[in-house]
Amino acid sequence: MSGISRRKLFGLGAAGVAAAGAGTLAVRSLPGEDATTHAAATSDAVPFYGEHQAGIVTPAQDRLHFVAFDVTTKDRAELVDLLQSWTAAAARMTQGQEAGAFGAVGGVPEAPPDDTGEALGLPASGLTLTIGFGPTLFDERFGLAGRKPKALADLPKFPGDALLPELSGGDLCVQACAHDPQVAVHAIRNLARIGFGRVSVRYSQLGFGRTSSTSRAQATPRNLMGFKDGTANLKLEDTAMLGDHLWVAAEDGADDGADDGADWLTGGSYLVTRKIRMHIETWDRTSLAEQEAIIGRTKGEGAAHGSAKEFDEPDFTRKGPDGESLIADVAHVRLAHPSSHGGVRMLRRGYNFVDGSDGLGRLDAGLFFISYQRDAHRQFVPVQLALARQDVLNEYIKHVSSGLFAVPPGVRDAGDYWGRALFS
Ligand SMILES: C=CC1=C(C)c2cc3[nH]c(cc4nc(cc5[nH]c(cc1n2)c(C)c5CCC(=O)O)C(CCC(=O)O)=C4C)c(C)c3C=C
Ligand SMILES: [Fe+2]
Repeated sequence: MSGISRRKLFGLGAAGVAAAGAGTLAVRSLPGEDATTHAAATSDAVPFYGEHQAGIVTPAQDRLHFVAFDVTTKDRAELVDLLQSWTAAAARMTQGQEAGAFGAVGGVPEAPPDDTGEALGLPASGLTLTIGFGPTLFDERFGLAGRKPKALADLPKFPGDALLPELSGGDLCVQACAHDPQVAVHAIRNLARIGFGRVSVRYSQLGFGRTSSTSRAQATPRNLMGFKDGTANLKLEDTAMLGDHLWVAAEDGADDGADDGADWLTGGSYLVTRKIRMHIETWDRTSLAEQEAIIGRTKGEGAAHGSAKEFDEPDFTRKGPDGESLIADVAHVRLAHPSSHGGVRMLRRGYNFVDGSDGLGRLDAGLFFISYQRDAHRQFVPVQLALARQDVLNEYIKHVSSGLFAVPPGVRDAGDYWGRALFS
């Protein structure tokens, strides 16, 4: 820990810290349900069609398979055809069906099957498939440069970033979330199979143990540092705030710089991914008091220092008997809190990962951070800048991958496809 941050943190004082002390197989959508309606049982299907894509405010499922693709074709018509084929397969797979009409064993023996088969017999498992378009998709290849939203400008480089280019960026991404890892992997594998010759996988990431709750009906899960993560998240029940902070709004023609010709994104959002490696072994040798001071919340209850319960609003003005703030100036929750950034919020939807070990006796583990917001440059960037500059947590983490994607609105019906408004 650096001198300055340790001083600020330990200004908190130990006394201050202590004082703070069975569903069915393939369930089809019912009338009135859309992609913002949610599965009741973990085996059920989440509706695919709707105003917004599923997989954003959908209560976070247990498992993730995230993939970024490079588009290898230079032909716009081939790209559109791919998006149409992917949409049809996604509509089927999210409802617990095989990727294609013939399936793993129903086609002619001479041809490769139109489903790979490893999800045969498995229910829909809450599968959602959410697509995003990266900044590089809007280069000269597909005639999309004039339709690139201003807010899809590259993220800045943050202090301490150790990004690996081969694990960052991508023309397209698909986030697959499900309660069964085999179902999530099957979905991404089949999209990659369908895309053969038109896209290639740039990188992919498996995740387990969601690190955020996105609904008040969900208990707050824990990240690999052992802390409840997602307490102060935006939740699907916060309908008014979702309009303010999550969904891209229709252009209103006002001369306020907000309209940028990207009307195709109305009802969509922006997705940020950051693969954050944790130095878990160092964290595990850190005292409980120091861990709690770094986060600004207790490890057991998840309450902000000075508060009793997890969902009590943090009081950043409270001081301990030593006159120091109970929540340190450099505590993670103070630096990330909306009150430190003019009220901006984001919807976090990340997952734990363990990619084996690193050959040096350490776990290759951490957080695959995912956030959705209306404008990443106004929401994610200021928060991450503050964290990158001051967060004491930085001594235990390293950002190794980054992505920014425009997430189009939902697919309305079987005649629609992912990104139609962008290409028409
Ligand atoms: C730039 C955005 C954020 C990154 C990157 C980030 C990394 C990160 N966070 C934790 C653990 C916790 N974060 C918590 C709260 C929290 N974090 C962010 C943003 C980023 N975190 C926000 C906006 C908030 C909410 C702040 C608030 O409104 O109070 C918490 C506390 C519980 C909670 O509210 O979720 C924990 C714990 C880790 C370990 C991590 C990188 C590995
Ligand atoms: Fe955080």
